[in-house]
Amino acid sequence: MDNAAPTSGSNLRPTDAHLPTDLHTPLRPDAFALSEEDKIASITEHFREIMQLLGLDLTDDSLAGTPRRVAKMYVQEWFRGLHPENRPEVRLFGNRYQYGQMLLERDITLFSCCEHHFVPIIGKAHVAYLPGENVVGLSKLNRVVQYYARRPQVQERLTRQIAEELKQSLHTDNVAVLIEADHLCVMSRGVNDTSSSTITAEYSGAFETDATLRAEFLRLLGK
Ligand SMILES: Nc1nc2c(ncn2[C@@H]2O[C@H](COP(=O)(O)OP(=O)(O)OP(=O)(O)O)[C@@H](O)[C@H]2O)c(=O)[nH]1
Ligand SMILES: [Zn+2]
Repeated sequence: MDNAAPTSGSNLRPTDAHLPTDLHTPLRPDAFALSEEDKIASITEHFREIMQLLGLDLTDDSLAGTPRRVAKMYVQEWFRGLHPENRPEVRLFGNRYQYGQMLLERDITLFSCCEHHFVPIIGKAHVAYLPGENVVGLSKLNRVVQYYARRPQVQERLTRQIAEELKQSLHTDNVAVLIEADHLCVMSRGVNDTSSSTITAEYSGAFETDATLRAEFLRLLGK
């Protein structure tokens, strides 16, 4: 990797260049020097080695394909949100119906990965905004959540990345994001607590300054 010649994707705008620096997911400058297929091939070899070090017999026909399965899962599914090409395009429509109240998209399925232990974070994201001149296609809110979730993450940064992306794409500061999630690193190892969960929230614009609006957001969520 260190000596890899930049090939496909080397002229891409870096991931998160549009976000404030403190919200960047830490990436190497050569993050996209390898093509997707070369990355999968290399991760396959490394994962094969991990399995062999664990003592597993990779000639077993159930295990033989696992290294490549894991490599494809990492690059194409779990961590697809690292690649700037997968950033969703958020198209706006004119607010012809003059809808002026909060729009809340609740219970967005959230599947992420703890960057400390590489095990799942599973939960729900709730996002709201106050429409002005424009409204957004609902599914784009889910897509923004998914893009930032599909990376190694900590929940605090994920929450703020989603809020910042929505502020920029919707051209408004009036945005709220609340995430409730279970961390498998807390549930299945270490402290082994299967009942605790983690809630994070980011309020900006009117959601930060107007306590009534924020209370309405939380009331709609049953909080
Ligand atoms: N703030 C924050 N911490 C997280 C998140 N996901 C996991 N962690 C924590 O990251 C910390 C890593 O701490 P370490 O002490 O280095 O790791 P560890 O020895 O495995 O810690 P234990 O989990 O307590 O066994 C743990 O306390 C995790 O619970 C997250 O999204 N946000
Ligand atoms: Zn963890």
